[in-house]
Amino acid sequence: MTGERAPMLEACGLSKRYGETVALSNVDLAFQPGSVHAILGENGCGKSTLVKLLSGIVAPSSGTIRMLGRPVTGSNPARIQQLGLATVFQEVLLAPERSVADNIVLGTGSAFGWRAGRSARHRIAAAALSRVTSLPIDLDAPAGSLSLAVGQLVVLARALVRRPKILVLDEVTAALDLGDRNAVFEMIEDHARAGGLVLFISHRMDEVMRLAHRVTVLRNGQLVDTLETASVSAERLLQLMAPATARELDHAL
Ligand SMILES: Nc1ncnc2c1ncn2[C@@H]1O[C@H](COP(=O)(O)OP(=O)(O)OP(=O)(O)O)[C@@H](O)[C@H]1O
Repeated sequence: MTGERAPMLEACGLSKRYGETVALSNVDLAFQPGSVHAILGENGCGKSTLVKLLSGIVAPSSGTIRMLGRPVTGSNPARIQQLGLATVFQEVLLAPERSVADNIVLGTGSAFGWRAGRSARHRIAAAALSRVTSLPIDLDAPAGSLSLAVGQLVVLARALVRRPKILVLDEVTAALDLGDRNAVFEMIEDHARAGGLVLFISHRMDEVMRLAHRVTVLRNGQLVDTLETASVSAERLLQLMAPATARELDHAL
């Protein structure tokens, strides 16, 4: 990652309430181009809420979001996607009757070949898949017949086919074996090297320490800190995520 540039994505005073529950409270964040930025926190700290807000899936109760220099607060997911942000969730959502190739190009419009012939669709799908796996995947197989891991790779390929500038990956490695996990890590590193932004949500500290340039810790819906990964230990991050648990662990050792 090079020095500070204009942020690719920015949240300012972002809050989300669900009735009495404050899922996210007054969060300020700036995500730099050419970087992998991890979001860490215990269950219920607000990670998914942040992802949903940035992706346009839910609207904030207050605060603003800017993407690539434009205000996008309240924009719907289709608009956010069109502007260059793709989100991949842990849940694998595919059209089960459609082929792998169709699922990858689905909804991309004529520019990427949805209206193109079968061989063009295959070429596009194969190129996207090759960025996340070296497994030979049958492009004609119905998506409903895929294992969870292969389904996750297909969903990742579907995000890449749109050539997003910003990739938001929410716990996408959970179902993957080591080989595919490494291929996905390479794709993430390539994306950042090419000047893109990857927002990486994972509860796996080893992945965060390996991949992320910066890490933001959330606790109880609040931003605790944003740190350079190179200058912070996993132990310190654990302490920031859950001070009580870290103290208990310390006593137990
Ligand atoms: N639709 C909703 N309605 C009511 N409360 C919600 C809703 N979505 C999230 N919450 C609450 O907001 C808080 C933050 O939830 P969120 O899912 O963002 O956390 P998280 O860090 O992603 O957790 P996990 O790792 O378990 O997915 C939690 O207390 C959760 O119960």
